[in-house]
Order: sequence, then C-alpha cells, then structure tokens
Amino acid sequence: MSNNVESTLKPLFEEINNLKPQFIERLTKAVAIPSVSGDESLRPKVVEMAHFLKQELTNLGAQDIQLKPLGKQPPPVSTEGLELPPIVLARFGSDPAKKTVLVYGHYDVQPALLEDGWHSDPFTLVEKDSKLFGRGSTDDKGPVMGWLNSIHAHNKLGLELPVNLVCCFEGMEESGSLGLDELIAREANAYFKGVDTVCISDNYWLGTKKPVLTYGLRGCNYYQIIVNGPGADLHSGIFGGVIHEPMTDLIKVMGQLVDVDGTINIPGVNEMVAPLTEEESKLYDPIEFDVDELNLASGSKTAIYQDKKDILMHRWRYPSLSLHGIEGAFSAGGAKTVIPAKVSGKFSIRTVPDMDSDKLTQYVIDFVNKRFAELKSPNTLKCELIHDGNYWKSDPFNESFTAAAKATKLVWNIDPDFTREGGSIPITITFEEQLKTNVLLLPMGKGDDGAHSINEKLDVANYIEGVKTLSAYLHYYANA
Ligand SMILES: C[C@H](N)C(=O)N[C@@H](Cc1c[nH]cn1)C(=O)O
Ligand SMILES: [Zn+2]
Ligand SMILES: [Zn+2]
Repeated sequence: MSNNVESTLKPLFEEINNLKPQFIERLTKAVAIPSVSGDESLRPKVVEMAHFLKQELTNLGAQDIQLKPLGKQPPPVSTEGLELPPIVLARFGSDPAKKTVLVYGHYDVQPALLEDGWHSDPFTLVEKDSKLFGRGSTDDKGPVMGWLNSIHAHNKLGLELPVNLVCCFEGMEESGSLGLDELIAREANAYFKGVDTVCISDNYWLGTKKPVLTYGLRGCNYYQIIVNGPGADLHSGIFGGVIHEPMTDLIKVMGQLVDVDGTINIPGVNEMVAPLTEEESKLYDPIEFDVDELNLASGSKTAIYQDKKDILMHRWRYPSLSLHGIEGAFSAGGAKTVIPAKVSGKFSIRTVPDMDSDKLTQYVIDFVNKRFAELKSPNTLKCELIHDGNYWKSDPFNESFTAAAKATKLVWNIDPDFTREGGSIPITITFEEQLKTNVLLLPMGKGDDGAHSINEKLDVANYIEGVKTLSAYLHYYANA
C-alpha cells in the first residue's frame, strides 16, 4: 500500500516544485491584506481576507463555500456593535467511500508596524536569503495557503484528492477565537458531519533542524487591570507628588504578579498543575533541543534555564505569566511629562493540565484586588478576563499521527520528534470534544520563524516541503 502512495506522490511532489512561483504569489497576496484581528480599525481587512479565501477556494473548485457570520464581538474590549469576522467553510469532495479530514487554520494575524523594527514593510512579502519575510508568513497564512497549494497541485495534475477535505478557517484566533466554539457545536452534526480527523498546521518545529508532530498545547487566559484616577491626563509638574497616580498603582500591582525568574506569585495557581510522573519525565529525553536553539530563536542569551529538560518543561507543562503592555500609557519617543488618567495593564497566563480557567480567574482577581487594597489608593481598579482558551493534550498513537510521521519521513528524510507546544490554539479541544475525533498538529515553520515578533518569516524550503508534507499526510491517512 505504501509503495502505491509513494508512486502517486512522486509526480505530485514534482508538480509542487513546478508551482513554487504561484505558491509564493498566493502567499504574497495573503500577506498584503493586514488582517489584524486585535485592531478594530483593521476589522474590514480581516473580512477582506475572508473574501480573498473565498475567491481562492472558488478558483480551486471547492463546493459549498460559506462565510458563516458569528454576530457581534462580546465585551469587554470591543466597541459595541463590532461584527466578528466570518468563519470560512468549504469542502472538496463528499465521497462516502473516502475518509474526511477537516483542516483548520486562521487568516488573522498579530499586529505589526514597520517602526517596531521590521527590516521591510510587514505586509509586503519579501524573499531574502531563501526566507519569506512578512506578517503571517508562518502564523498562519503560510500553512493556510499550504492547504490551498496542495489542492492546486492535485488539480493541476488531474489527481483526485485521496480524502474528502473540509476547510474551516477563522479570523479571530489571535484574539481568543471568539464565536468559534458555538459554531463548531452548531455544525458538528451538519457541515462537519462525518469528519474522521482534524489536522491543524498552526505551530512550529521546536528548533530549526528537525520536524515535529505536536500532541499538546498550553491554554491562554488573557486579563486586563484598569486603573482610573483623575478626570483627565495631567501635568506632572503641577500634580506630581500631590495626587495618587494610576500608573504607579498599576505598576505596583502588576509587578507583584510574577518574579523575574518566571515564578507566578498568585496563590493557588501552581497548586493546580498536574504532578510530573516518571513516565512523562522520560518523554523529554529523546527530544533534540538545547539552550543554543532557544538563544537562536530569541536572538539573545536571556534563558532562565540552561538544561534542555527544564526549558521544555517550562514551555510545555508549567504555566507562565507574561506582562504584555499598558494601554493609555505614554509610549512614543521624546519625553512627555504627563500623568495618564486611566491605564489598562494587559497580561496573560499560559495554562496547563489540570488548571481550571474559572478558578484561575478567581485567584487572579482576588490577588489583584488584595494587592491594590494594600496601596490604600483612592483610584479605582478593575481586573477582568478578556478571553480564555483551554490547554490540550492528546495521545499521539493513532492513524493520523502515524500518517503524519510517514509523510514527514518521506519529505524530510528524518523521523519527527513528538512535541508539545507552549503557545495556544484555543479551538483544538473544542474540535476534539464536539466532533469526537482526534486532532493532529502538523507544523510547517521553524522554531526561529519569529511568530508574533518582528521580521516574522517562513523559510522557502519549509513552505514548499511543507506543502509536500501536508499532501503526503492526506495520502497516507487515506490509505491507513
Ligand atoms: C500557536 C498559534 N499559532 C498562536 O500563535 N496562538 C496564539 C493564540 C492566542 C491566544 N490568545 C491570544 N492569542 C498564542 O499562542 O498566543
Ligand atoms: Zn499567533
Ligand atoms: Zn497561529
């Protein structure tokens, strides 16, 4: 059976090589649409991206393409009445004799500004040194285009897809996947009926040398602390030293959430973490990774841990708390002498088994309120959850992972490592629970791609060989 698959894949891989310019052109067009879900002013661009996908899917011959509306964005962070971007659904084939694979990806991206330190406009894909630079190149427009490219190559060759393919692309992943849980529940026995497995390509290799298959993700609970004080921004020469300043209160509270060594100071949080078993401890041993890979990816020597096992465990199986920013604070160049009247501090906690999101939120709010009360400030403070998404951990011993391992070996000539991921894809567990299927994470990009960072890139090799890997996965899975 396997030989059959490989003889089918040989001409397909050649076709993928031939189509490289068209594939890069497709990604160029996708990156050019600044579909930043976290920036309300760019919401029309997120919607434009959904329409771009619809057009691409139409050109590729998809059936039953639907842009599913999700209604209004819920509080707390949006302007009232702001519409969520639609979910793009499409299918290729509905042959009852074939297995059905649902592929999920997201078409929204993180914010990006040239002045943040990009070497070129983040929304113009630039090919340099065999790398494709641009916001979304690796997260997640490259992999989403990867699925389209695979269909394109099959079409060009007149080769039938080996499975029925259902596409589900969302535009709010970077902002908590708002509305998607409900859509999946609604469509579980409708659009998604008959789905045998789910494949997500939206994470990265652990390092830069070895492909991986991923069977776990951390969750993400995102919070804000709003401190309100004077009626307007004030002159620090006139009011400095004579009023309680919101920013001082906020920094005092935020500064106590986490220690410089990453220890979370909120009582109850670390106690919720599942204990490390001997069996799990052994899983880290064969994985290829070291502190140099971490330093390479971070562009620094700022690692808290030097030992591989410590690094991996703190990325995958322990929670972390990161401080992200302060809305309302002076942040431009120069030296403005202002006392901001209202500031909102943003931070998130990456969650792991067995943390409970509601309990965590209660612990966070109690801690923040207690620390603020100690300041005896007349300002007001409110701490709230902006969005949460659960962690996910699965058993990687199933047909889908086996097919992906064969595909990876064929394309990259090396057996993949089995890894977990420190980032989050909030919807993963919902697919597993609602569709009662397993989920596979099959990443395309490398650990040094700089997702969410400046100068995000996807190596040309990862893009093209990634299309081969996704394609080979579908063929091996069909024949498993
Ligand atoms: C791993 C994935 N490509 C990703 O970047 N996910 C985001 C999801 C998220 C959660 N809250 C906000 N965004 C991430 O891990 O930050
Ligand atoms: Zn992301
Ligand atoms: Zn992503």
